Amino acid sequence: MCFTLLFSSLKLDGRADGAVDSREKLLEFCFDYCYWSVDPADPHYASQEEVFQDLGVLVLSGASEGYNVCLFAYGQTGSGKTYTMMGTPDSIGLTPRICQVSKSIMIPASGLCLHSRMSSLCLCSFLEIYNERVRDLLRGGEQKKRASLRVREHPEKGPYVQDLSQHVVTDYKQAMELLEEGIANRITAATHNHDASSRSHAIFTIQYTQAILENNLPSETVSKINLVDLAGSERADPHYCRDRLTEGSNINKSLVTLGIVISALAQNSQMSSSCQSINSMASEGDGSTVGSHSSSLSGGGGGRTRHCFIPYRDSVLTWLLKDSLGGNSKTIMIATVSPSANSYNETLSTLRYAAHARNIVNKPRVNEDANVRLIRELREEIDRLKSMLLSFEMRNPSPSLSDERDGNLSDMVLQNELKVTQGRHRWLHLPDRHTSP
Ligand SMILES: Nc1ncnc2c1ncn2[C@@H]1O[C@H](COP(=O)(O)OP(=O)(O)OP(=O)(O)O)[C@@H](O)[C@H]1O
Repeated sequence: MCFTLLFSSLKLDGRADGAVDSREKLLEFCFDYCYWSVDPADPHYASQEEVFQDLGVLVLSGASEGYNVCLFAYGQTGSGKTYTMMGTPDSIGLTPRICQVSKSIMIPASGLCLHSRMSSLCLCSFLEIYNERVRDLLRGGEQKKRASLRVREHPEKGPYVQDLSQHVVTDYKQAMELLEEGIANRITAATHNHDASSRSHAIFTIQYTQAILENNLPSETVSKINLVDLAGSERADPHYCRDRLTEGSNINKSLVTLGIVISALAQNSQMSSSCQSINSMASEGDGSTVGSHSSSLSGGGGGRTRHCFIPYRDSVLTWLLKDSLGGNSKTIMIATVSPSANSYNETLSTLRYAAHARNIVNKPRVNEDANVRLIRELREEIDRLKSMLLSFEMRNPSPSLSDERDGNLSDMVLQNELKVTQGRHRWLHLPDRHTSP
């Protein structure tokens, strides 16, 4: 997982009622990118464009290759998560920029060349998790907007939200309208640090389906981009009203679970990598083969490696982000921190959180439609059999010798062609080919 540190301009002057923490201690954290966006006059000031050029482009290139990609912002309340993910009208953030550029990078015009055709579909959805309930931010009608949706798990495609509305988007304007509608529906409230604090976790999802027919061989990839703006972590204040305290404890519950999930995943990843290096050292030492290397991995030199249980289901947030956190996704975490001295504890906790996240090793893979892959593989097999048939006929011109072998190969070709036709028929007529599981 990639870890990005972003310093925001918030509360640089400190809070009048808070004691400034002046402890001097050197702590080191590693990160992949670091941005200073405190003062626009500063020569090192990082603009939204600069952040997009690094992170947004990574997101888009991953998705165009057929990978799932997740980008999420974590940090104390008021530290700039929403500013980074959504931005302001004058300074748009990562999500609108990704929508803006995605059209040109990912959806080239149909009809690539004589032997290839391409079509693509882009679907957007926007949800929030508020008090451990999922709400659709793009559903019309007051009643529907308030209804909470169920999270379910598909055996292959993983967790998803049942009945979440998905919207076909063909241009940037439509994507922006959806984004604005969702942001307006999101729950915010005033807290000590921030007048319009997001009280929910918001997930904007773009699902791209790219179908290519090249030399009569089909391929279809489906990639999902999850753009997550988390609610801010904040200590409970007894002066808050009951609703705010309930919100706060639910926000904390999901962020604590997120922390536990991240630590457990990081521990498992580290365990796997140290196991691997011990085994590779052992195999280098005794000159063992690749086969013995892989078997000693699972055996662990006598003792089996025990992986931690990952409590994804302990909160809706971690359940929904299961794949993004430790599975089939390329994931970037942005940690937003304030340089103010009285944010010392929150900053330290955010950095520790992110340092754990950076140790997680995900297993992203290109998401190709299984049916389409089968069609392509069968076609390749047909071509192989046909060329075998041809070379056999050329080597054995006498019809009596080649008849039996010829018949077998021709049967195989016919059977495979039949499978291709059936597969194509199923693929073309699947009703939910472009929707959630
Ligand atoms: N780098 C920045 N440059 C200019 N303004 C910023 C920057 N970062 C944050 N702000 C401003 O600071 C305020 C708080 O930022 P933001 O809403 O992004 O915080 P947040 O981390 O999402 O807070 P919460 O968790 O409470 O929702 C906003 O008015 C935002 O526009």
